[in-house]
Amino acid sequence: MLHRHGCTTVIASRKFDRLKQSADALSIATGQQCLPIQMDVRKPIEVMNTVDEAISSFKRIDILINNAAGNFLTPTSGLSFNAYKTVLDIDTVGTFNVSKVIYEKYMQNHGGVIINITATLYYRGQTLQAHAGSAKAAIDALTKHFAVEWGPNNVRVIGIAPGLVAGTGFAMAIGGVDSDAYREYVSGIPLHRESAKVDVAHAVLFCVSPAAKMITGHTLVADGGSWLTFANPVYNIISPTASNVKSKM
Ligand SMILES: CC/C=C\C/C=C\C/C=C\C/C=C\C/C=C\C/C=C\C=C\C(=O)SCCNC(=O)CCNC(=O)[C@H](O)C(C)(C)COP(=O)(O)OP(=O)(O)OC[C@H]1O[C@@H](n2cnc3c(N)ncnc32)[C@H](O)[C@@H]1OP(=O)(O)O
Ligand SMILES: NC(=O)C1=CN([C@@H]2O[C@H](COP(=O)(O)OP(=O)(O)OC[C@H]3O[C@@H](n4cnc5c(N)ncnc54)[C@H](OP(=O)(O)O)[C@@H]3O)[C@@H](O)[C@H]2O)C=CC1
Repeated sequence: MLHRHGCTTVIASRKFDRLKQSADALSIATGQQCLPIQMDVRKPIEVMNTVDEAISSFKRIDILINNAAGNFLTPTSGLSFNAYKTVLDIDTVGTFNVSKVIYEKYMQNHGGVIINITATLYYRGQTLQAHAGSAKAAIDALTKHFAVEWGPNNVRVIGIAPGLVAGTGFAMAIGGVDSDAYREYVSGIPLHRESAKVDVAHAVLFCVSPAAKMITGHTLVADGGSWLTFANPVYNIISPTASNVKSKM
C-alpha cells in the first residue's frame, strides 16, 4: 500500500524479520518513510486491522499493489488438495481480501489505483503450474470485475504480468542463473533477457502514473515476449524423473 504525499509506503507480509529488513532498505533507498506491518492476506481480520492501522497512521491510501503469492514447480499428480488450495488462497483470495477491504474503507470515497501482480502461466497451460496458473487466471478476472464495478468511484485496476524475474526464488527453482535450463529459457525470450525486479517496478510506476489515467481492467504483459515463445516442455511431466522438478522455494 502506498500513498503519494511524501510517498509513504506500507509493506505487509507474514514474516516480520524479512519485512523489517525490506522496509529499512526501502526507507534508505528512497529517503521516505516505510512502515512494515505483519499480515497474512488469507486472514480477513488481519487485513482489516492492517488497513485500519495504515489509514490511522497516514490518513490515506492511494495505491495498493497485490504482490503476495506462493508457488512451487510440481506436476498436478504431485499436487495435494491442500497444496492447490493453499496457492489459490494466497494469490486469489488474498488479492480479493485486501482489495475489498481497502476499497470499502478508503478508495470508494477517494479513488485510487490497484495493481495486481499476475503471470502469463495460464495463457498456454504452463506445465508444472496448474495451481499458480489457475490462481493468476482468477486474479485477471478480478482485475476486470473490480475495474468495471469500481471505475465510477475513480478506482483504476490494472494487472502486470512479468516474465521470469532474475534473483527470485522462482528463478532459482528453474535452475538458477548458471544452469543450462535457465540460459536456454532466457535465450528463447524474444528480447533475450529475463525481467529484473526494477523492470516490474517501472511497469508499476507507469500504471499508477497519470500517463495511464485511461487504462483500467487491462493486464500489461511485461515479459520481453517470453510467453509467446517459451517451449512449455511437456517432458517435465511425462518423464519418469518428473519428481526431480518438484522443488520447494
Ligand atoms: C527451463 C525451464 C524448465 C522447466 C520449467 C517448467 C516450468 C516453468 C514454469 C514457468 C516458466 C518460467 C517463468 C514463467 C513466468 C512466470 C512465473 C510465474 C509465477 C511465479 C510466481 C512466484 O514465484 S510466486 C512467489 C513464490 N514464492 C513463494 O512461494 C514463497 C512463499 N512460499 C511459501 O510460503 C510456501 O512455499 C507455500 C506456497 C507452500 C505456502 O506456505 P504455507 O502456507 O506455510 O503452506 P505449507 O503448509 O508449507 O504447504 C501447504 C501445502 O502445499 C504443499 N507443498 C508445499 N510445497 C510444495 C511443493 N514444492 N510441491 C508440492 N506441494 C507442496 C504442502 O505439502 C502442503 O500440502 P499438504 O497436503 O501436505 O498439507
Ligand atoms: N519470480 C518470478 O519469476 C515471477 C513472479 N511473479 C509474481 O511476482 C510476485 C512476486 O513474486 P516474487 O518476488 O518472485 O516472490 P517472493 O516469494 O519473493 O515474494 C512473495 C511475497 O509474498 C508474501 N506472501 C506469501 N504468502 C503470503 C501471505 N499469506 N500473506 C502475506 N504475504 C504473503 C511473501 O512474504 P512472506 O515470505 O513474509 O510471507 C513475499 O514477500 C508474485 O505475485 C509472483 O506470482 C510473476 C511472474 C514471474
